Amino acid sequence: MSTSPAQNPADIAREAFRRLAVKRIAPTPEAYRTIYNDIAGITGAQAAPAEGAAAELVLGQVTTRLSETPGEVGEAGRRLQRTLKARDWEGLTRGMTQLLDKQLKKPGPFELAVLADEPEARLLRDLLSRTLVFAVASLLAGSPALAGEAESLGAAVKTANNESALNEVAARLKQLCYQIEIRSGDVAEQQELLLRLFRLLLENVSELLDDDSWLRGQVDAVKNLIAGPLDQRALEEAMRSMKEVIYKQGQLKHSLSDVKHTVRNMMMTFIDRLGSVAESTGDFHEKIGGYSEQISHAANIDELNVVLDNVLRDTRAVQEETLKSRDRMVAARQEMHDAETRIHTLEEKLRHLSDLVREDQLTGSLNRRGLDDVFEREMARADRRGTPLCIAMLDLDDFKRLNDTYGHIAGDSALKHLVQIVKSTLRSMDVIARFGGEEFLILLPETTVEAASQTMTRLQRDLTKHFFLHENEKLLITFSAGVAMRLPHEGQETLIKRADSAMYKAKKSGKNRVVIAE
Ligand SMILES: Nc1nc2c(ncn2[C@@H]2O[C@H](COP(=O)(O)OP(=O)(O)OP(=O)(O)O)[C@@H](O)[C@H]2O)c(=O)[nH]1
Repeated sequence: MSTSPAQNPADIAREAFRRLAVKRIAPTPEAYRTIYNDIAGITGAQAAPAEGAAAELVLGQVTTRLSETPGEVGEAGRRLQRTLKARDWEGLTRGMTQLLDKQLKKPGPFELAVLADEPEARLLRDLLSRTLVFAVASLLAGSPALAGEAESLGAAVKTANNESALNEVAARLKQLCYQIEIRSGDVAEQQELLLRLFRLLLENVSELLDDDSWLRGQVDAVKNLIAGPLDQRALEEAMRSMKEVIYKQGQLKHSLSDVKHTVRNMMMTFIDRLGSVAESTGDFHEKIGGYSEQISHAANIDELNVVLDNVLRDTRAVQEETLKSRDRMVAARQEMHDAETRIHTLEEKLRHLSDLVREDQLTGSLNRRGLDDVFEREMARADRRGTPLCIAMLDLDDFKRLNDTYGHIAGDSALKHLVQIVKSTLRSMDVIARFGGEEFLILLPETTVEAASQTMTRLQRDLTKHFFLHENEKLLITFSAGVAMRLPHEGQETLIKRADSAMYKAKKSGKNRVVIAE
């Protein structure tokens, strides 16, 4: 400490007492005066003879101040006050030494704060209490016992302002943490088991499908989704795709049972008809055999006439039966034809259904319907979380020329190639949808417009690196893009319009570039 004479007398007095205590000197007025003068830089000549009394006065002020302090220090101050009154200098020395010893142990700032019930301590306790009552308890909603303990601990923390109460809270907190650790292990294990079960189910569904079934693609997509790191988005996506699979399977089962029914009916009818033809021709053969016998034994023309009449009648009957059978056969063929047409219509319907689902059959990107779903979901998420949402409108450059030069099939493959590169370059949360013929729309959630623009430029670079191969010829495909960030509460239509005009500007200004929408 500085001993400058300009120091405040109260500070000098406090320092004098500290030194008396540290050096364990009895705080007699003489000793106090010597040290006081020493600190204040007062030489012998300057020291006033009445300073003994002044020192006592200062001692009185200090002990009074101490006695007014709350807690332990206040109590010690009151004891010192009494000792001073009794002019028990030794007692005063002991008391002050003890007090200083205790204070000089220098407890940590938190301990000090807790003991003195400082605002910082209250704030910390309040924060811990809120964390336990609001955050931890609500995270433990699935375990009412643990949630209850978190709430009760939260309340206990608020009132724990001495060491033993804090120790008790600490022990309970440790126990709670341990229980939470065990529980989260259980939850993770349960999740893993459920996922395994889901994978098994998917394997099973795959086994039942033909190799060329369009359902196989859907099932594979779900498998891929749950193979990666799981997040809410991936699970939602998997659920949606599974729903489609279930819906389509239902349709397929229905049409298949219809077809089976028709074919069974036709087989039955056919066998019936065959049976009756065989029956009537069999009878006829037998009868003809009998008539030839009668003819060989006929005695006169009259007898022959009777036999001939019978032959004619029976032949007519067989002829009629044959004609009827022919009619029935024609009807059966018509039924067969109708069934075929029905199967055809059902197949058409199924194709239409797959058009209605969210995937574009050629490229495997989403179709317009799928895009609408994702748009709705991402806009709601962006509003809820206050995160930016960007879109990019892509249009392949000079695609007509590619089609005209290399053919439509090459054009189709180029579209598939683009989607493949987009899917491998962008994050799993980004979504690509086919917007029109060679136009695609990419949704970039939680992305600023600068980042979205950079992403599109990176995609353009990647597209030049991974060129498109057509019959071993490397073809360079490029695109122009317009990027737009959704304004607060902006609708899908206007957002797309802005991205589209930006893309148009990119085309106008030379193609193979990215323009940010106004
Ligand atoms: N192969 C194939 N071509 C398609 C498909 N959908 C649209 N197209 C063709 O894409 C071409 C688009 O031509 P334009 O609109 O003139 O555009 P562009 O030739 O790319 O010219 P810019 O956009 O100005 O660079 C047309 O020839 C369409 O027939 C598709 O599914 N497959």
